[in-house]
Amino acid sequence: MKGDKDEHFSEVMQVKTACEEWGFFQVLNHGVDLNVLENMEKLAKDFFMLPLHEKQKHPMAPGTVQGYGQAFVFSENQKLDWCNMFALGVEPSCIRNQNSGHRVRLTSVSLGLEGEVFEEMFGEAVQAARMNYYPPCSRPDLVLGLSPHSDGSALTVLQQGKDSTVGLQILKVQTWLPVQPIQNEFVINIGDTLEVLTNGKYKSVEHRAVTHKEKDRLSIVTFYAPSYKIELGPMPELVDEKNPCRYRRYNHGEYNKHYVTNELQGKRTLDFAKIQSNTSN
Ligand SMILES: O=C(O)CCC(=O)C(=O)O
Ligand SMILES: [Fe+2]
Repeated sequence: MKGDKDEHFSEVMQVKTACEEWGFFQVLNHGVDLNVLENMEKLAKDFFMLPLHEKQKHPMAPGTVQGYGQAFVFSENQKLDWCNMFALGVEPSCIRNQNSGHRVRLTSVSLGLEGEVFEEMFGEAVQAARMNYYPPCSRPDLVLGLSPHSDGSALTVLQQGKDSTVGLQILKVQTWLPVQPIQNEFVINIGDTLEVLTNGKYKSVEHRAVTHKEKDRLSIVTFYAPSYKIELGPMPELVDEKNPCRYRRYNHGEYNKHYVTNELQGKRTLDFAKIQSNTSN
């Protein structure tokens, strides 16, 4: 029993360090059935290999990121990313949801809060999945797979396709660092919602995807976020004289709308919530 407790404590501490210093971590031995992951990957790959007219039967609806197409494109002058996307809502009962639930509980414990605090606050949590397919690109030096951005979610779970090349990069001290894919394991990152709730103690990290000259790449991304109905802002426990309130309260549905109707531009979307007198981070 003591062993279990020690293990749990060490896991919580690792999550705390990763969240404070990186905003990203990889989860090994996550317990999700590998068949489920393989099936998802196969379904996604099969979909992207369909002829264009078949894929276009499920077009991305304007002003949303749901369906097939390229999200976050708003002008003809915009430089396009080298990426095909297909996004959809996921049933709350989905097995991966349970996994995100576990991670979000660990995250709240690592902040010294009750494990269920975020889940209770989130109401009927939104779980959305996006599949990104990056075909080989003859000029990876000129074209990005996915422009720099932070995620609007609370937590994001990323699964990378089998034999994936390095594609994901995260920004750390103004340097883009590659995230080495580990087969069958998840990459988790903090999204804007957790940055706001923790009053900036945990930060959403800017990341992007690069392309490869010869190899294609698939990523399956699950965004775990609060219900669009809830109002949120920094948790009072994490605001004090030393850490004055950095973000205003807002409705998460409005934040989501703001997020999906703007270009991906680093962490610019979070300006929506920042209290302007305090924009140092
Ligand atoms: O493909 C990747 O590795 C990154 C995907 C991503 O950041 C996203 O879909 O938000
Ligand atoms: Fe992302």
